[in-house]
Amino acid sequence: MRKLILEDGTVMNGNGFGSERSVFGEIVFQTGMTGYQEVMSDPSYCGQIITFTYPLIGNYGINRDDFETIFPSLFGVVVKEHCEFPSNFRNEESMDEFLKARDIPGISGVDTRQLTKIIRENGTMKAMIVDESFSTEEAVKQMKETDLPHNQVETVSADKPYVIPNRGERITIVDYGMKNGLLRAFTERNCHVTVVPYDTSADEILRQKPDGVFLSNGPGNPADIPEATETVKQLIGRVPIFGVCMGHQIIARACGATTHKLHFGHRGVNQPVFDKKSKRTFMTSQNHGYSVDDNTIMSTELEVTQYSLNDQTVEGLKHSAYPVFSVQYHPESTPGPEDTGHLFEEFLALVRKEKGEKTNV
Ligand SMILES: NC(=O)CC[C@H](N)C(=O)O
Repeated sequence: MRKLILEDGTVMNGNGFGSERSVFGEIVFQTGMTGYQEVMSDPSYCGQIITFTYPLIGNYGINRDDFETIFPSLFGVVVKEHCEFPSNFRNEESMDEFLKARDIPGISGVDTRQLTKIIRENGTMKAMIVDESFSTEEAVKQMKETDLPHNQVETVSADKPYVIPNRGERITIVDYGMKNGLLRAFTERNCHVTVVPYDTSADEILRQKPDGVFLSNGPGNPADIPEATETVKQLIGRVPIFGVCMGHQIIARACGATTHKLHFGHRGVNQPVFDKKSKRTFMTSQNHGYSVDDNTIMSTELEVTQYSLNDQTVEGLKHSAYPVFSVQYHPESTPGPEDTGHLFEEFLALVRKEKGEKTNV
């Protein structure tokens, strides 16, 4: 038997699976009914313990194709029930085997519905998965005294630049903790992709003569990587830029807006987003705990293009003078609906237009 202890003193008992390690992280909830493999391997969850709200997780197993990164960086998993005997033609191993191999602890048999209600009311908070014998008072004391990690981007960003050659547009991706799905979105459109670490300078990025720069997703607080904001500040107006999730937050900060932490974040695959121009609603895949402050956009050169229909927070931004735009969600849709994949086409059209204008001069 193991137990999940929250910072507010809540204790929930369950059975351990995956690694037998104790763990300390930030507890969040994810509402997707499917896509657990992509979620568990998304580097944006680095430092977090994920509660899956769907009651049965793992029924189609873990396959070799759907990883968003090879080495997952989430800290723990909480489920009502995990499937021990998955069934699917692509199944390679069970969730238990996968989590054991990657040394990530899980706890099952938890009333995830009640737990989600607690997180919704009290907000995301620190939590521990420990053995039953571990003192609750001691765990709460330790959690109160210990800060959550602040170096997640550094942990998951590429160490060195690398190139995936092709004949199409030259796109440089700044890697804050990129998901493979994003890489796929560019390679399947024949782009020549250069991936650079999060702290690469603007001069170095421009030396590669990119046709466009893409700013990836990534874990943690955008305020923890001021160097990335500085770089983007210098890139705006010199090259077309598209940012998603962390990239979106960094563009906002680079233009003078601020970001704040949401009470419990958006994590799921059916998050409705309203597009102001087309007056259409898109279903989107999301995973974020921070958000751009709407009231700080007015004093920048940005405009809000899209917002969340759940809580009216900013979901899309566009620069009024330069080819720069961003969304808070995941248009590569792994996992999730494919409503917004066209944004990659829009970015590449913008890139081609800029290139055309430049070569015509
Ligand atoms: N998926 C992301 O890139 C998330 C961005 C940021 N880490 C947040 O939680 O808001």
